Order: sequence, then structure tokens, then C-alpha cells
Amino acid sequence: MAERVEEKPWRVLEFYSGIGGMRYSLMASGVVAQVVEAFEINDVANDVYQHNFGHRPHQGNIQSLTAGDLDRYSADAWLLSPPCQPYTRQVLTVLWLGLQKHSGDARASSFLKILELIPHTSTPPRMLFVENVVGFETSDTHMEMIDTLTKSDYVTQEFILSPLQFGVPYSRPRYFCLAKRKPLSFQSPHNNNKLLWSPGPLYGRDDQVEFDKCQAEEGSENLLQSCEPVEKFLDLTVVQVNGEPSSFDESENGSRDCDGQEKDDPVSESTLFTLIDSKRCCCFTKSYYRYVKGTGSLLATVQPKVKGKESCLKEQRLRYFTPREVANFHSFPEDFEFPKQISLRQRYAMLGNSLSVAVVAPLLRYLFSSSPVLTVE
Ligand SMILES: C[S@@+](CC[C@H](N)C(=O)[O-])C[C@H]1O[C@@H](n2cnc3c(N)ncnc32)[C@H](O)[C@@H]1O
Repeated sequence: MAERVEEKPWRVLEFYSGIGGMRYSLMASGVVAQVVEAFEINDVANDVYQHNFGHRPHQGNIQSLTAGDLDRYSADAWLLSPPCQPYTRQVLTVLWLGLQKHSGDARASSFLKILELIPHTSTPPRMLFVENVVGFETSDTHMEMIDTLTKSDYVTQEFILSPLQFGVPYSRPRYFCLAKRKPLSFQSPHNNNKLLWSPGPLYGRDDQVEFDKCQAEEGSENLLQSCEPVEKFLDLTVVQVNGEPSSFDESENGSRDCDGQEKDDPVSESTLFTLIDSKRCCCFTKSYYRYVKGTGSLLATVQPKVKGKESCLKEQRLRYFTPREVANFHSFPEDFEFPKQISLRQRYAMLGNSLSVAVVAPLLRYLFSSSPVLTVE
């Protein structure tokens, strides 16, 4: 790991720490680093974080932090996963209707505020890492972020990557911004100021890094072949019994009857049933288990009798993935657990807000890795 004369761990601040996906990623990256403080407003998330890491994050609104507060930590790197709602599709629809959102949304303001503090700190962080939803890269918050970083002497490389590109049968494309303060630079400086859709640069490869979205999606179909089967991510202790909390209640959600009668079927439109031996499941959102449509896959535990023939939902014995299984798709370590008092809905909500360790760990390794000597561009 570069630019360290002495072998001291990098000092890291984790903003919007949630249940600690970023900290798990840092641990999995192999970077010698120490999280010197985490910041999070939600006390339930802080219970989970404390349970697993033995440290309770600083509880409060990130917006109220000052440059002086941050200076006290002498941090080398800031890791940030701000709330994503301002940039999601629903909000974009509102935008289309003419209502100003994005950075005007209160949820974006703590993020912009923290970035604005950078030039006012006595030792600005040498590295920054930002995670968010796809769509962020076209938002005005993104524009303001890049503007602030550029003015504060950072070079950036941006990525849109999904766990599918790392062998995990889970579709969760996310936006990432990696920033280094000059004179630090990236291992592949020719990728500066680019949005990259391939993990190639993380491994010293420069193959097809700048596809457009369609090419990336086509590519991901091929990637499925190299993914592990969904079965490997299942909690084998789960017994499928009708009426169990995680089983899917057709009567509430609408389905096709076993006698072939069409019922109102809100499920099949947008929810992918993941067969036990398949190689893909959809992104779990924080509303998984609360709503069915578009919030994540359901698991079909029984193969259809005739392959290719549509079978009724009941026959397929659908169930929700358990929180442990969602954590597995997020590549959380085996010893991650929720404290007993956390409800099922809260578990799904916090996991839905979290991130893929399989994706973030190699990005962090790349961010912290040694850089060539900076040349004037
Ligand atoms: C997208 S989630 C990040 C989750 C985290 N990376 C994880 O692995 O669980 C955003 C988090 O920021 C927290 N948050 C939102 N606004 C905040 C603010 N103004 N100050 C502190 N925390 C905030 C939310 O409670 C939520 O846990």
C-alpha cells in the first residue's frame, strides 16, 4: 500500500455507517486500516453495528459536524454511503413532473455539507470513497460533488459495478466514486475522470472499461455463466413450511391459481422468481418483505414439474430469502448477526440499505493501492 513511509494503519472515517457494510469491505480488502470513527443517525442501525464491531458509532446528524470536529480524527480517508432516495427512479419521475429534487432534497444536503467542509479542514483526507445508486451520476448532487473535489485538488475515477461481475449471482449495480488528493494518483491514471463499467482496472486490466449501459447489461448475461449458483447462498437450516414468516402469502399478494385461472398477478410482472439452482437474483431493497413488487427476488424452492412450463406459485413453494441469505448475497462474513431484539422488517430494511462487500472490497484495495509518480497532465 502506497505513500506510507511507516507501516501505520490508514486512519479512516466511515460516514452513514448503517450496519457496517463499508467496514466489512475495508476488512475484506486487506488494506491496513483502522476505522477511527463511524457516523450514523439511526439508533437501531447503531445497535447492530455495536453488536458486531464492539463500537457504537457517533450518533447524530452528519450535517451538524464541523471542520474542527473532523480535524480531531486526522483521518487519511473518508468512506461515505449517503442515503440514496433523492436519486432513485421514483424521485426522477417527480423531477420529470417539474418538482426540483436531487440536491434540493434534504437527504442530499448532509452529503453536500460534509464535502463542503473539506477545504476548511486543516488536513483534508487523502482519499475519498462514495457509494450510491445508479442515477446518482446524472444528478446535480453529483455535479456539485465533482466540482468540490476538483477544486480541492482531487482526481477521480468512477465505476458502475454489480456483484454479478465478481462471481456473486446477485444483480445490484451501484455507482462508486474513488477520489485521491494530489500528489496521490491512481494506478491507471489514464482512467481519471472516466465512468467505468468494468472491474478490469482494479486488476490492472484495461479491457472494455467504457461500455455503454446496454453493452454492460449484455456482458452481465455472459457473466452469469461464471457466477456461483444461488443454492450456495442459501441458509440450509431454513425449513419451508406453509405459514412460516418467510413464506410468501399468495392470498395477500395475488397469483395464478393452480387450476390455471389468472388472478390479479402483481408479482410476476416485476419480481423474479429465483429457482434454487439458478444463477441470479434481483436487488433486495429496504422494502423487501414489506412489499413484493420490485423489492427483490422470491425463492422458488421446488422446480416446475415440466421444465419451461409455467407452474403455479403454490407448486413452486415460494418463500422470501431470509435476512441471513440476503447478508450472504451481500457477501457479509459468516459471523455477522443481528441482535435478537431487531425485528424481521428492520433486518430487511437495513440490509436493503447496505452494500456488496464483494464489490466494495476490491474497489477499496484499488483506492488504497500504490500509485505511479504523478506527472503533469
Ligand atoms: C445508504 S445507507 C448506508 C448503509 C451502510 N453503508 C451499511 O452498510 O449499512 C444510508 C445511512 O445513512 C443514515 N443517514 C441518513 N442521513 C443521515 C444523516 N444526516 N446523518 C447521519 N446518518 C444519516 C441512514 O440512517 C442510513 O443508515
